[in-house]
Amino acid sequence: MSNPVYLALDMPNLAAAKAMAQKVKGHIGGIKLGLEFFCAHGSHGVHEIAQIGLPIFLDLKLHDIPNTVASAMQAIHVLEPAIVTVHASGGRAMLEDAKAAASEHTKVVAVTMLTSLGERDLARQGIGGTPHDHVMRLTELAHDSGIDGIVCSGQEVGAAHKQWKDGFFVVPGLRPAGSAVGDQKRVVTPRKARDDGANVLVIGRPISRAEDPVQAARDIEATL
Ligand SMILES: O=c1ccn([C@@H]2O[C@H](COP(=O)(O)O)[C@@H](O)[C@H]2O)c(=O)[nH]1
Repeated sequence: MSNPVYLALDMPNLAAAKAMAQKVKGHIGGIKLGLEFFCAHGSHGVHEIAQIGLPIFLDLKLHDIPNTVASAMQAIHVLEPAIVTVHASGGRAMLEDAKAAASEHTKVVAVTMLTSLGERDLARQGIGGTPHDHVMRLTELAHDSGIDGIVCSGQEVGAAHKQWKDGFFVVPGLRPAGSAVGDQKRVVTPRKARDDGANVLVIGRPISRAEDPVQAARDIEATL
């Protein structure tokens, strides 16, 4: 089985990001580039990181009207990402059009509820129920729209997997036992997420901010 860990390269310096990816590349399965990286380095930065030879996950979390999201999807064909994110709350038409516009080699996955949010945050947004309820509602929407899968926390991935057997599940908010949680609220260990059905484990700071990132990546790999 290939390594499910995608390293989140959340750093503004391109040379530092490239050096980090080079260092740990033997212990990860892919690289996740998000807003911080894309706003700073754009397509050029993505091409630079792609030279390392690992699959690229573009975590752009697109969220706009269907026509705009579809146009953005077309614009990133040239970057050949393995995975791209959109927000499930953009609605069914947006999800359908995002999938239709994506390259056939790209998996389109919908962010259900950010792992940095908890039940009180939902209530403040006027959304009733638990994170579990909310993630399940958006999982159904994502499934019905014909996209490839969802992003959810490891606390919901088991239930989401039962609801959508052949879905593709991306799980961030992962913390090896004893590591700092930071701004994440719904966390589990990488092993638990994998056991519950995650296809991709997104891990950033527990590797990139570790004293020894290679050892941290190795330690996580050993738990899987
Ligand atoms: O719900 C979500 C969606 C995306 N992310 C992204 O994953 C990484 C997590 O980084 P850590 O340092 O391991 O916390 C980060 O790039 C987020 O943008 C998420 O955390 N939660």
